Amino acid sequence: MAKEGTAGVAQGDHGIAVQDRYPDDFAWCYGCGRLNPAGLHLKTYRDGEETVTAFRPRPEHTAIPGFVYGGLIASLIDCHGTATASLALYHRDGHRLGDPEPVPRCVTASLQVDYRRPTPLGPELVVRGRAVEVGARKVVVESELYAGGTLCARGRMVAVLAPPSMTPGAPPAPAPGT
Ligand SMILES: CCCCCCCCCCCC(=O)SCCNC(=O)CCNC(=O)[C@H](O)C(C)(C)COP(=O)(O)OP(=O)(O)OC[C@H]1O[C@@H](n2cnc3c(N)ncnc32)[C@H](O)[C@@H]1OP(=O)(O)O
Repeated sequence: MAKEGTAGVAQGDHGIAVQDRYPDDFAWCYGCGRLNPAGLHLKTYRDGEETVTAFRPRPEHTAIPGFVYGGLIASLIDCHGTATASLALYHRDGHRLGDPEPVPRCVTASLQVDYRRPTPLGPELVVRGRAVEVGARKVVVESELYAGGTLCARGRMVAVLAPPSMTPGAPPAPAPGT
């Protein structure tokens, strides 16, 4: 049974976050890397057929006084989206969070954010997402960001399984078109 996290966010899979199960080499992302001491440490949980995360912006995340900087909103949608995509590939391959196999790492190929309303600085922000297309390496994720229950932004992204060339120490990938 899911337990409740911050803002009543249900944490399925025994409270294990997707980001807790990335391999160490892929756990340094500013938005969601658990090993980045200066990062935002976003955590994505399964909640039924969806995923959910919560984050409370700090005063330095101001756009204009009282409202959240849009780049932060994009970061939350971005990192929650890549985690949602990674979880979709993990599930497709027959795994569940808690299995010993690490969760595969997806990176952002494209990201669209629609800012529907100004996002107030103060309440915890909640992002809910879902994989709407799951291919061999490509996953399309849709998501919504809420502040105090009000929809403030929508996201749509294409995430792609990180190629071997992104592993630290790997030889550089050839430039596109070469
Ligand atoms: C130190 C390590 C850190 C790595 C870990 C970093 C984790 C950070 C996570 C947080 C999010 C980020 O900030 S990530 C950082 C920002 N993103 C990046 O730097 C990524 C830069 N781009 C790339 O490296 C590349 O373009 C990739 C990996 C995304 C895709 O290249 P590829 O591996 O050669 O794959 P490719 O064959 O081109 O595409 C695979 C499938 O995705 C589709 N696809 C590809 N790009 C797009 C696109 N822009 N829009 C729509 N669809 C696309 C293709 O049509 C294809 O679909 P189909 O034919 O299969 O249907």
